[in-house]
Amino acid sequence: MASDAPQRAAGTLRLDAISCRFGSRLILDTVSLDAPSGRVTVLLGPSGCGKTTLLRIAAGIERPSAGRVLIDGEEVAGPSAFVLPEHRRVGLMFQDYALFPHLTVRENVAFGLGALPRAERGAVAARAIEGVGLARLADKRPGQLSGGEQQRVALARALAPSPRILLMDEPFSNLDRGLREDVRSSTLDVLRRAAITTIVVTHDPEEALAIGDHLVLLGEGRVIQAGSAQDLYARPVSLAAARALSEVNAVPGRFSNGGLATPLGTIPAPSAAGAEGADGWLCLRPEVLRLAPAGSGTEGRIVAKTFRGASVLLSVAVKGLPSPLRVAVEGQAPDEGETIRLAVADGAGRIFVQDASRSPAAKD
Ligand SMILES: Nc1ncnc2c1ncn2[C@@H]1O[C@H](COP(=O)(O)OP(=O)(O)OP(=O)(O)O)[C@@H](O)[C@H]1O
Repeated sequence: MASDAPQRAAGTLRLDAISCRFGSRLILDTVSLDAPSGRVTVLLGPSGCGKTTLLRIAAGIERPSAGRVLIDGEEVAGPSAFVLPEHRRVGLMFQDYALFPHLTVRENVAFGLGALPRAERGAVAARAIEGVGLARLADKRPGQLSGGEQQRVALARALAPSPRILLMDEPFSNLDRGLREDVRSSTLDVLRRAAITTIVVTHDPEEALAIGDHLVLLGEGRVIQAGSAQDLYARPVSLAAARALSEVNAVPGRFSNGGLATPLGTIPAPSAAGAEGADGWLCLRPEVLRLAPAGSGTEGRIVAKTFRGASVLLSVAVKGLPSPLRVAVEGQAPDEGETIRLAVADGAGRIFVQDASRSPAAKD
């Protein structure tokens, strides 16, 4: 399995202005992305936004209506070429693993090695199986393995032919919550060792942040934002982008005199955050809202209280805000119906975005 990968450069994948129509529906609208070589790129977006379709286009299972796919600089789909999936040197791993139940682990992994001389297949499959730590289970059938082990067989099978690019569609979604994190981190170990250019599709923001070197946020068939996980978390381009990565409280306001004037007071904002007089949002991740001592902060009333184990989640109604703020409190928390005071702490969880649709120029 990809044992020779560290010696040669990892593959490159470029999607250039890909559009895809099914009948009259535009599913993908001029989507472009460059997957960094040897790294993990995550396609994140809600169900139905076109992630799987994009992956299928990269693999060659689906043809784009417009745009080009380039692997190692060669056009494999586009106006001048269409290379069949089996000739793209792309590995695919499906959500349900698609293992053959009647074949052993060894036979499943060797299945995709038809291009190799028969004598080599066994050794290459054995290396791939060893690479995912399953050597002792090589003669078992999928039905005799746990979900996590089956996932590793699928990974070994996808990597065995030493593809240039690995495409994974929701590779962890079939696993129990408890198992998912372990399998995720062992998968990442294998991918890093193989140094293979990988694209992973997920709808789970926590997973995207945990595994992605590069994140591409998709919404309704378009790229909303692309960058590192840290970038997207700290500097979302819109309220939708902020919400795609984690829960946020969205507080409306207007940029004025170096700050955003909101019902929680005027919060100092960097000058690039929004033009003077423009409408915007203060996006607050729950960790930056705190209970404040009497005489400081903004008054609010607790309208709901949910126990979450290590913390308590309070829903706090604040005058001037259309919906309650959600505030995570550790330790002793006040009760429903009580009046409290809230403060906005400094920190990365405090984000400003200008909102063109709410700015005065965009109104009637
Ligand atoms: N072959 C097809 N013919 C017609 N419509 C299709 C076809 N394949 C996908 N679609 C539609 O395209 C849209 C995007 O589907 P896609 O599977 O790419 O989304 P997704 O983001 O991967 O969603 P999920 O996370 O639910 O898998 C959906 O509305 C889907 O019904």
